[in-house]
Amino acid sequence: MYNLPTNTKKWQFDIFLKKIFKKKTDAPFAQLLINVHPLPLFHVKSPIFLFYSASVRQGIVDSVKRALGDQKVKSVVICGQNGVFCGGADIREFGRQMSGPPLVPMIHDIEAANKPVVAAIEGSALGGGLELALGCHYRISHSKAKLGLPEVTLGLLPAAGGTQRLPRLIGVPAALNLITTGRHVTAAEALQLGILDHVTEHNTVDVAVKFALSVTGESLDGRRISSFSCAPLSDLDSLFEEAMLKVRGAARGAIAPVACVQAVRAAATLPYAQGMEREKELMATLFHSGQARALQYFFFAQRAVGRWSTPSGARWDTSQPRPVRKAAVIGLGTMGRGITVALAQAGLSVVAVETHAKQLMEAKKAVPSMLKRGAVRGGTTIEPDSITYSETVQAVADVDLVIEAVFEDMALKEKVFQQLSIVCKPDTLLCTNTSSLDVDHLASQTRHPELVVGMHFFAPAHVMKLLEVVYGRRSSPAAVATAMQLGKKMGKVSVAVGNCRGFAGNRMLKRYLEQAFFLLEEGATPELVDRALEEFGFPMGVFRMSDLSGLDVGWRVRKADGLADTSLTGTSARVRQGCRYSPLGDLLCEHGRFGQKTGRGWYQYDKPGGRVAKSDPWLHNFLDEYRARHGLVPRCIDQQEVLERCLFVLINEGFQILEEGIAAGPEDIDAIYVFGYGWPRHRGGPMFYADMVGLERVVERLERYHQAHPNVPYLQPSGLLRRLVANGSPPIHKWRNVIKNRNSQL
Ligand SMILES: CCCCCC/C=C/CC(=O)SCCNC(=O)CCNC(=O)[C@H](O)C(C)(C)COP(=O)(O)OP(=O)(O)OC[C@H]1O[C@@H](n2cnc3c(N)ncnc32)[C@H](O)[C@@H]1OP(=O)(O)O
Repeated sequence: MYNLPTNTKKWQFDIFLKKIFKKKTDAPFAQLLINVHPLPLFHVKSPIFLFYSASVRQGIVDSVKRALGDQKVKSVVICGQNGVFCGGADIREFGRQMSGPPLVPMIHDIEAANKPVVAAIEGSALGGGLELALGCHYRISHSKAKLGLPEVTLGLLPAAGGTQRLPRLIGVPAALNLITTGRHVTAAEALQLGILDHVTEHNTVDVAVKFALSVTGESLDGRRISSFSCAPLSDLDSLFEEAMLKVRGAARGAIAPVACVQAVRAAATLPYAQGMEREKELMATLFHSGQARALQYFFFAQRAVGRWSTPSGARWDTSQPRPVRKAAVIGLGTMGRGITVALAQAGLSVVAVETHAKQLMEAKKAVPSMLKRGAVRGGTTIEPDSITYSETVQAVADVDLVIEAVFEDMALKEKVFQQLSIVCKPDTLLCTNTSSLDVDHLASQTRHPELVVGMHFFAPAHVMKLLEVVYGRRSSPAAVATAMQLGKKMGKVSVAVGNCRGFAGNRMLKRYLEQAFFLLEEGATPELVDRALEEFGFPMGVFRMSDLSGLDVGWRVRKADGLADTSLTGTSARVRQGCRYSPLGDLLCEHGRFGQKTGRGWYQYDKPGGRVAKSDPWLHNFLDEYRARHGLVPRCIDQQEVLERCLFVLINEGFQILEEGIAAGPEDIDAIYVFGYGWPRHRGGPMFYADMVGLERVVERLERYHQAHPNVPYLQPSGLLRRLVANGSPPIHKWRNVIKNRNSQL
C-alpha cells in the first residue's frame, strides 16, 4: 500500500469534502489514500470535485507514475471516491492563481502508457473528469452515471484535450452538440455515442478491475484517441457554417459556444498536436474573460438561492417543509393550466377547479395535451388520472396545498381566500399566484394567516424555471420551506422574497419599463430601444416583450391605481403624484392596440396572434404627434444611453430591494432575472453586472440622469449602493456583510 503523497494535506480534503457533503455523507476520508491492489493491478482513486485541486492532480500524477514505473503492475484502473468518478475542476480555483501539475501532460502520459488504463466511471464524469477518462484506453461506466463536457456553461471550453479527443472518438456532429451545449448524457446515450466501451449495473470498479486484468498485455495501438482521425464528412465547411450560425443565434453574445465550434473545427481539420495548440489558444481568450467570471459566479448563485433566509430568522436549514401529496389549483386560465401541468409533472395528484363552465371545458382539453407534449419532450410518462377537475371549491377539502390562480383582482382573490379558509383542512397551505398584490392582506382573510404564502409563477408556468416564493409578515417558516421545496420538486428555481408591490422581479421591471417609455418621449423608437437590449443579450427588447405579454395587463393595473387618466392636459398629462409619468402605454391601449393578440401594439403583426414584429409607420406618426402635442423636442439617443437608463434604474431598484431585506442577497435577484426575465446568463444577472461595470460608475451615471430628470426620484442612487461605494466598492460576495452591518445597527 502506498501512502498519501507527502505533499498532500489530508485535512484540506476533509474540509472541502465535508462542505460539499455536509448533508449527504459522513464517509471518512482515510480511504483517500491511493490504494494499490496486490499486483498486477494498480488502482488509483480520485476524489470527487477535487480533480483540479493542485494536490489531487499531484497525487494522481505521482500514483500513475509509480504504477507505470513498477514492472510488476500490468494494468491500471482509475476510479473515484464515494461512487463518483470526477465532477471536474474545482470551479473556485479558476479565479485564483493555478498551481500544481497541469492537466494536459498528465492525461497525455496516461494515454501514452504502455499498460492498459481503464476508467471506472460511477456518479459523474464531467468536464476535466471526462477528459481524464478520454485519456484512458477503456471506459467502463455504471448505468446510472452522467457524463458531459459542461465547460461552455462556465464560459470555457474543454481545454484538456476534450475538444480534440471527443470528435475523434464519436464524430464531429455529435461532439459539436455535446461541447457547445454542455449537456450531461446518460450512460446509455454515452454508450450509443461511442464514448463508453461498456455499461454495467454491477459494481463498476469490480467490473473494471476484471476487465483491466483481461486486457493485460494486449496492444494499445488502437486505443489512443489522439491518434485517431475524425470520421470524414462530405461537406465540412457547410457543417461548420451551419453550426456557427446556430450557436451564434442561441448564444446572444456569449463567446464560449463560438470558441467551442472553432476548437472542434480544429480537431476536424488539423493534426492532433496543432489542434491542441488551437484549443489552448482559444481557452486563453476565454479563461480570464468577464463572461467566464459571470457564468462561474452564476453557477454558485443558483445554488446559493436554495440557502434562503427571511428577516424573521426562518432559514433553509432549520425550517422543516411539510409533505405535499395532493394539491389544488383554483382558476384554470393560462397560469392555472400551466401550474396544474407543472404539479402533475412533479408527480402530485391535483384537483383543478374552475367555476366558469366554458373555461373548465377548455381547460379539460388543453391540460392533457400540454401534458402529452411535455411527456414527448421530456421522454416521461404521465399518470392521466392524476388530475381531477371540478366546478366547485368544495372539491379541495382534503388537499395539502392550494394554489390560487384566479384573475388578478383583489376583491375576487379575497373571496377565494375566505372560501378556502372554510373549506380546507386547518393545516392546508394556501398559496396565491398573484404577481403583485399584497400577500399579507390575503392572509388576513383566512383563519390561519401563518399558512399563507405567495407562489409567483412566470408564464408559461409549466416551462419557465423561476418561482418567487413570497413570505408575508406572518408566514410560518414551515409554510415558506414547503413552498420552496415544492417549487424545487416542480423543477423550478425557487427564490424566497419579501412581500411588497411587485415583489422583487416585477418591482424592478416597472422602473425599466418606465424608462423605456420616457426614452420614446425623448426621441427614441421601439426599434432602437429593443435593438440595444437585444444586442446586450436579452432574447427580446422591452417593447417586443410587452407586445408578447399583452399591453392590456399593465393598463388594467394602472387604471386600478388611478394612473391611466388620458383626459388630463398640459403639464399634468405627464405627471402623477409629483413624478414624471408617461401615458404612452395607456394611449396605445385606448386605440385597441394590446400587442400580438390584437395584431397591433408597439409593432404591427400580419394578423392577431402573429409573431413576427414589423416596424409600424402608424406608431411612428403617433409618437411624432404625441411629442408635438406635449412640446417635446426629439433628440438623438444612442444605445449606451438606452442601456444605462433602462438597466441602471432596474439595478438601483435591486439595491433598494436588498436594503429593505425583500431579497436576502444579490444572488437571489440575479437568479430571478436570469430565470424569469431573460437577463443574459453570461452577464451574470443585474447585480453582478453592476459589480462588473463598477459601483462608482453606476452611481455617477444615475446621479447624472437624475440631474437631467429631477422629477424621476428613483434615478437617485439607493442608500445601499452609496454605502457600498463609501465602503470601497467591495466585490459582490462581500455585499451581504455591508447589508448585515447596516441591519444590525437598525
Ligand atoms: C489554462 C488551462 C486550464 C485548464 C482549465 C481546466 C478546465 C477544466 C474543466 C472543468 O472541469 S470545469 C468543471 C466541470 N464540471 C462541472 O461543471 C460540474 C459542475 N457540477 C455539477 O454539475 C453538479 O454539482 C454535480 C457534479 C452533477 C452534482 O450535482 P448535485 O446536485 O449532486 O450537487 P450540487 O448541489 O450541484 O453541488 C454540491 C456542492 O458542490 C459544489 N460543486 C459542484 N461542482 C463543483 C465544482 N466543479 N467545483 C466547485 N464546487 C462544486 C456546489 O457548489 C455545491 O456546493 P454549495 O456550497 O452548495 O454551493
